[in-house]
Amino acid sequence: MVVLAKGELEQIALPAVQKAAPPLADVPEVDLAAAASRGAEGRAAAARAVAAACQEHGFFKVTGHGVPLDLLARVENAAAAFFALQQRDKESAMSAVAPGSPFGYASKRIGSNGDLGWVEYLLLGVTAAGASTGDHSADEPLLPAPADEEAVPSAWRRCSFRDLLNEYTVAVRRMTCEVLELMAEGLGMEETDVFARLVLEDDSDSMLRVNHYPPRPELKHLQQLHGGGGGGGGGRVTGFGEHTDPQIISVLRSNATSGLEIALRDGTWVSVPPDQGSFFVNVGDALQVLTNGRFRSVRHRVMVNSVRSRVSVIFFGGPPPRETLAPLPQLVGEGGRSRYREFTWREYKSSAYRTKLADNRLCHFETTS
Ligand SMILES: C=C1C[C@]23C[C@@]1(O)CC[C@H]2[C@@]12CC[C@H](O)[C@@](C)(C(=O)O1)[C@H]2[C@@H]3C(=O)O
Ligand SMILES: O=C(O)CCC(=O)C(=O)O
Ligand SMILES: [Fe+2]
Repeated sequence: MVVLAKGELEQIALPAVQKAAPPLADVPEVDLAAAASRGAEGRAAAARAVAAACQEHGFFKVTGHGVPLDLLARVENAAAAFFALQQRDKESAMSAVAPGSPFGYASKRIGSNGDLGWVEYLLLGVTAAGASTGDHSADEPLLPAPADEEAVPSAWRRCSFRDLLNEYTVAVRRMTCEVLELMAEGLGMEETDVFARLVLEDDSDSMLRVNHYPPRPELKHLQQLHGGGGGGGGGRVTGFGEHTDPQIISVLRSNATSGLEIALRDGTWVSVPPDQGSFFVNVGDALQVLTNGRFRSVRHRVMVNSVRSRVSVIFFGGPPPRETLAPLPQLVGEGGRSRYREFTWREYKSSAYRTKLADNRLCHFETTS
């Protein structure tokens, strides 16, 4: 591990983007509860809307999701309490709970290929039962007792973060599979569990990530200097640099702080107004492959807010490492061209984890016409 002297990391220039992105005017939205209550017609309409959003943006919002709002609030409070701990407590707690790269707690370094962002995070593997792994001894608390009890926020003392994340993962994975079924229906697939079953397999390679983007108050001053309100001026710091997610699907929930931006088909960036009661879905690289490019793996990034912290939790639904991925024959069509060669998820992951965040990870798997 590279150890930097105190303050040294702060001096490393973070990749900043200068122009503020305008908000995405019509975020595509699907209401799962409404779809379920309106019979076959309602469901078919929701499936069509989901497929259209995945084709156009690779991104949409889910409402009526059935995940209790109080669970979302409890996870958010516990995450905020965890990130408020002393640096050494966060590091030692997570090295005990989630040992080994890429899992555990980290700050500013994203992946192991030199990417930096104004973010600290937890990355946990997800087991077959839908629970976040790392709990080698089920009775052990997630975190060891912090050095200074008084410094620990009371919200943190009252709950077990690990249990909460497990409860959250189970609920979100269930909802993710409903969404994956709608995607398959929207594509006209006969087997509507063709995507969901991959995420439900015993050895599915799914993950949970909890990100915290502390505010950068000095940005406010810079933004005012360059035209005010953060509109078009300088003073933007990258929290999480632009990238696509490798997995099948990512399901994100954040607090009410802005920051998430997505790239549209023409490459322009738009910001996504936060909505703490809803989830946002990203199509990942693996789903772009399975759909032969019909669904778009969305490029996205997070910009840091000047006054408020952003806390986000993302469930990444991935297939088992042994799974062979290739465009589904029904989506290639007779005489059609398969845009990607066949590969295993293990092969893709090991190639992807050698790349930098912003790299195009799918180009190595494209077929030449
Ligand atoms: C720079 C990197 C971080 C990442 C692994 C990679 O080499 C390229 C993909 C990155 C990403 C993006 C989505 C998820 O946050 C993530 C956990 C994943 O599966 O792929 C991260 C990886 C990471 O943070 O380790
Ligand atoms: O934190 C966020 O809002 C998004 C982060 C992200 O894209 C990721 O962790 O892959
Ligand atoms: Fe992402």
